[in-house]
Amino acid sequence: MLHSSAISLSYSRLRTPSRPAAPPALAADSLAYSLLLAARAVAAVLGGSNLPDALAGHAGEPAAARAAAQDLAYGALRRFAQGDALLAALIARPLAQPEPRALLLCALYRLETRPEAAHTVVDQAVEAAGRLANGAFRGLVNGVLRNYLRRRDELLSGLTGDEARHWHPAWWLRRLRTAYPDAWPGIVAAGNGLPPMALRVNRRRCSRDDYLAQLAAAGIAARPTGTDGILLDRPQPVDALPGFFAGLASVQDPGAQRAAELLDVAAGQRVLDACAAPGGKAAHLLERADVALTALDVDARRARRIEENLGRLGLAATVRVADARQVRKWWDGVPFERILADVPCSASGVVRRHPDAKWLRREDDIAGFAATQRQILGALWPTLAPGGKLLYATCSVFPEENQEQVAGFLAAEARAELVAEEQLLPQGDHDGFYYALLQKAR
Ligand SMILES: C[S@@+](CC[C@H](N)C(=O)[O-])C[C@H]1O[C@@H](n2cnc3c(N)ncnc32)[C@H](O)[C@@H]1O
Repeated sequence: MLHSSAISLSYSRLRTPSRPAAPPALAADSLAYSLLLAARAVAAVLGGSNLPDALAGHAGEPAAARAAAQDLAYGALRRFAQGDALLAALIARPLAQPEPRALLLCALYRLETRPEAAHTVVDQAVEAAGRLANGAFRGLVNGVLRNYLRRRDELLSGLTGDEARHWHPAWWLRRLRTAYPDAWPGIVAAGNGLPPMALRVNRRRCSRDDYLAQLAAAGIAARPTGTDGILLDRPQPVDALPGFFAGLASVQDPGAQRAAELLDVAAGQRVLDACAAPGGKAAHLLERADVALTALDVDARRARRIEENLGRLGLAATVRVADARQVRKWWDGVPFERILADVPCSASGVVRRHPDAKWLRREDDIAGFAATQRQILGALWPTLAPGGKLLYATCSVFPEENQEQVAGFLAAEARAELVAEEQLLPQGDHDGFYYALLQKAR
């Protein structure tokens, strides 16, 4: 049993006996510095923040340190339950202090992905620990990581709990097994993997073939996917992408690109994107046809990103900050011919891009999301023109937010017909999305 083999590390025993009162500053290009940044971000997530917000605090840091910290924080959170189980086995008393705990989680992740540099990783983690709590955890960090290296195989093979083995919460795994008795291992494996980087070419500015040629000229290997998409062999910083700031392409998962493909917008239509921020799908709709688009989002800060993204791409929409459910506050009474309802959801289809979501959600959040989704769908339906189409979309794989939601709506709404339905499960090339295209009888 993993826990019975715990080595009792008393942290007072391991505390470094004498430390300089004011340790010299860490070099910004050191692993210790990135570990420290990552630990602070992971600790913030363990305290309830989402990871992008936690990492946004690093805006003033050098780009290389930010990138390294991001990789460490994402990696540590992807396998959080495994790291936590290892710490439970390695430390007799649970470590209550969030930053040292997060530092250990980040260091364990780095040890797994850079085993050849194990001793450097341990030394750098100890250096980083010197900047936390007046260095009180240096000895503990040193002892835990060295013990881990000594006992790695035994510890890893002793991980028997579902969460530690599959890197997902137990309730989440239960739901996946129930909904997908055969496919759940693939969903879990995809969720634990690294996401590919995919682009959407702005067809108003450049053809996909032209853009593929520009990528090839820049030495970036890529292949086409879907109607407007490109998959890169290896992720790139956006400033390495030809013409990115001139609006030639956007970063968007191929699964997300299905939305504009399914909604089949045509020039002249009045179109609503009711949950639009940061504007990825709205931009795709506008790239495909000259529509009059209203883009709503309830979150003012996120709504500003719609304007930024459309501006970069040379596109325009009427952007409004409003709750889609409060129709009287934002609707002028003229029906829409197309509506995209890309509703807030559990994000259970995109955990490889948002590994923090797995640990921030609670099981009863799913019923909460389902209730909000039901309200948004019900509120939007009267704004759809007869003969018009509404695309209900989530980035979830839980049926309660998808098929069950739409089945309930169809049962209650006699004028709604389901004309297309897709459940994309996350896999190599794309994330997990659900789409239901509903048409209103004339
Ligand atoms: C899945 S995201 C949308 C992603 C976006 N369609 C895209 O492709 O870039 C869901 C969005 O719904 C917004 N939202 C949540 N509740 C809302 C509501 N009641 N009314 C309008 N927007 C809402 C959130 O702020 C969030 O930006």
